[in-house]
Amino acid sequence: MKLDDSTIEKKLLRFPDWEFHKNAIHAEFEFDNFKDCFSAMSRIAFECEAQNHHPDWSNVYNVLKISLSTHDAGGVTQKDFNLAAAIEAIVEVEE
Ligand SMILES: C[C@H](O)[C@H](O)[C@H]1CNC2=NC(N)=NC(=O)C2=N1
Repeated sequence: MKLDDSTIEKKLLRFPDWEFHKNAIHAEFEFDNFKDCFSAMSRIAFECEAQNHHPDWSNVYNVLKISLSTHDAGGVTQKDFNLAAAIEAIVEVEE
């Protein structure tokens, strides 16, 4: 179920790396180099499969940009926050 804007902003207080706009939550992570970045992306990919929830993302060298929304629901849902939490746990170690 799509969350309303105020619920999203409230939840985001626990996710300082993330911001809400254009119906999705977004974060940008910078690593030391491409290898570390791609290693984090591989770990995230396994987590996405486990959660059956997938990011819109892009990578340029050591920078990873991630947008999360639930396409089926047409906005941000709890699934996006669950994936964001898993991404944070991975990136904390790698970044
Ligand atoms: C069939 C399967 O459950 C869906 O296609 C899943 C897969 N991953 C997904 N990921 C995202 N971000 N949104 C979805 O609506 C979505 N749907």
